[in-house]
Amino acid sequence: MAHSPSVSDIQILVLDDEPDLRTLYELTLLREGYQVEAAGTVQEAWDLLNARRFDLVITDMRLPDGSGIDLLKGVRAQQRRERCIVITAYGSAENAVESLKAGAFDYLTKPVDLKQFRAVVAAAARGTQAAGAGFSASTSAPLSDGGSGHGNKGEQALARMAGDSAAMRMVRERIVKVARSMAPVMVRGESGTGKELVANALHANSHRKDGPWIAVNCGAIPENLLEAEFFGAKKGAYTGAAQDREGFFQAAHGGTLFLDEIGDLPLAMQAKLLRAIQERCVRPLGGNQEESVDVRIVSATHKDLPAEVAAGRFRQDLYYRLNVIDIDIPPLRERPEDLPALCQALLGRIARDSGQPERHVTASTVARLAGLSLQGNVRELENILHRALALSDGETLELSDPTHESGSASMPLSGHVPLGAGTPSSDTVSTPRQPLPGDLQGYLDEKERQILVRALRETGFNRTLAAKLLGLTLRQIRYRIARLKIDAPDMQGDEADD
Ligand SMILES: Nc1ncnc2c1ncn2[C@@H]1O[C@H](COP(=O)(O)OP(=O)(O)OP(=O)(O)O)[C@@H](O)[C@H]1O
Repeated sequence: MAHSPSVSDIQILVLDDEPDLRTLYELTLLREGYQVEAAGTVQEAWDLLNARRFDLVITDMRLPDGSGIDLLKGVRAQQRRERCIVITAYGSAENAVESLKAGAFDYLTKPVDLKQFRAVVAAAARGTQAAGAGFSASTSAPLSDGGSGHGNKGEQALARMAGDSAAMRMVRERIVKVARSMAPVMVRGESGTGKELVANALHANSHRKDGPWIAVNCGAIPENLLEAEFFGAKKGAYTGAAQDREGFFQAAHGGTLFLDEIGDLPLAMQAKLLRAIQERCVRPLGGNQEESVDVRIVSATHKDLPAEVAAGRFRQDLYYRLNVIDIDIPPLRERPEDLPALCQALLGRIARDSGQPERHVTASTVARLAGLSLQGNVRELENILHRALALSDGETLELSDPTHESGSASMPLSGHVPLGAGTPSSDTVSTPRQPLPGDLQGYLDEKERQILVRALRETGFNRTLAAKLLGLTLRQIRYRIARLKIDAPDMQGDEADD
């Protein structure tokens, strides 16, 4: 599906000290139609680079007079336009990660698979062509400002992230620094800390900002649909596939694919995802042709992935692929100084969305909020404010002491107005004085939420047990938890899958 580039203008420099390998790479590239020069030492490579410009440099890691990383750093330091692909020894994941951090477009592991080699080179070449002449093909971090082409979208996305704590300032700086790299980013943080906002700001500050932004909650897709959802499906590939449909990868072509809750992907799907990322192509379910795709992957998780790797639940090779650059968002309780700005931003948003006048938070309200544990982080804060706004009138927003459970794990603070006045919380619907719900779906969602929260509480937030109690499978309950955006303290019972 990707347009095939006209390759004859692409100039590639190959650097390897082993003559056989050098020749193999050279021939492979010449056969594809590229223009190729080869060098056997770092010095020879610099002689060629100083004499002219290339589009791509493909370099071995270990060379007689230096390392591929040094060459890469030199190219970046001089702000040259060449994109670099580094070839690393088998098993040296650190080198691979280091090269991506230093600004490599991608890496290949020895023994080099020629199919993969061609795919990575094609992807790198595509990028240089799309960017056109004069494009500084910097896949590296340095970014002074957005430049004329990176103005508003990026800044707006950053501005959506309220909070001026040192931690949030660092998060914003890091986003700007790494946004323009091609390197995969993993955003880590507890549920509700704003991982999706961060991922979206990365997209909005990248060269891909005008391309698609596709956000996927990996934990919410039924396992039997994962492959079709990710890679697409041809008509008739499965019951109900009445026509060809594209997957997330195709939909994100030229843009960013955000894989939320990546730690929830089953192992079988992890293997397929790794292959798609490495080979930069996908095969739709029921199809017999591969489609090349150009996506930047940003993933997120609230899980401790190294521990998942150690426990054999997450593939180490995929972890290294995804976790080249990380951004950590601290939980809200560690940055209480963000509360005033967050409250104001969230209240403004809620008021705008619901067409209500904007309210102001008082210092005492902020102090009371700061006293809550806010396990569900910003999302929990948002829920509390939402509810308080719905239940109070007047210009300021006051929260009263929590007197009883609000019925949501995300809302420990219920306010003093009876719950039935805002959101049906019990069987109030059958009471004659209560109006029928004006929004049946919202009402049912609230009911479902209450039942799920109760089951989760009664099982110590063990999803497997809660699912059993309710006659659901683990996947079903996870789907419902994600759909209703229920936040809860670290949930367990997630190890088994069905
Ligand atoms: N710094 C912030 N400023 C304003 N709103 C925020 C901020 N952080 C989070 N939010 C809001 O809080 C809610 C939760 O954020 P988001 O969905 O990005 O969290 P998350 O970490 O991806 O959650 P999960 O792990 O549950 O998917 C969203 O409505 C988001 O807009």
